[in-house]
Amino acid sequence: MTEDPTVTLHNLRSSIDNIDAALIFMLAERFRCTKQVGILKAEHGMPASDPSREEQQIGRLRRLAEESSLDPEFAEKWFNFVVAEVIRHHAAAADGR
Ligand SMILES: C=C(O[C@@H]1C=C(C(=O)O)C=C[C@H]1O)C(=O)O
Repeated sequence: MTEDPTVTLHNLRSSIDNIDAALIFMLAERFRCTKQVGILKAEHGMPASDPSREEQQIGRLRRLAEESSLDPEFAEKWFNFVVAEVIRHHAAAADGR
C-alpha cells in the first residue's frame, strides 16, 4: 500500500526544515570567519574584495555543483549573493563602521 500523501508531505517538510536549519548554522559560521578576514584586511590596509580568489572559488563550486546535479548557474548566483554581503561587511570594517 502506498503511503498517505499528507504523511509523505509532512516527512519531506521535516527534512526540508532540518536542511534549512543546517544551512543557517553553516552560513553563520561562514560569516563568523569572513568577519575575522574583514578585520585582518582592515588592520593591514588590504582591499575588501579579491576577484582572483573569487574566480577560483566559482570554478570549484561550479564543478562541485555539476558533480552533485545542482545547477552550476544557481551555485554561482548563490556565491555572488553571499560574497556581495561579505564585501559590504569588509568595506564597513575598513571605514570603522
Ligand atoms: C573572505 C574574503 O574576502 C572576500 C570574500 C570572499 C568570500 O566570501 O569567500 C572571497 C574573496 C573576497 O572577495 C577573502 O579574501 O578570503
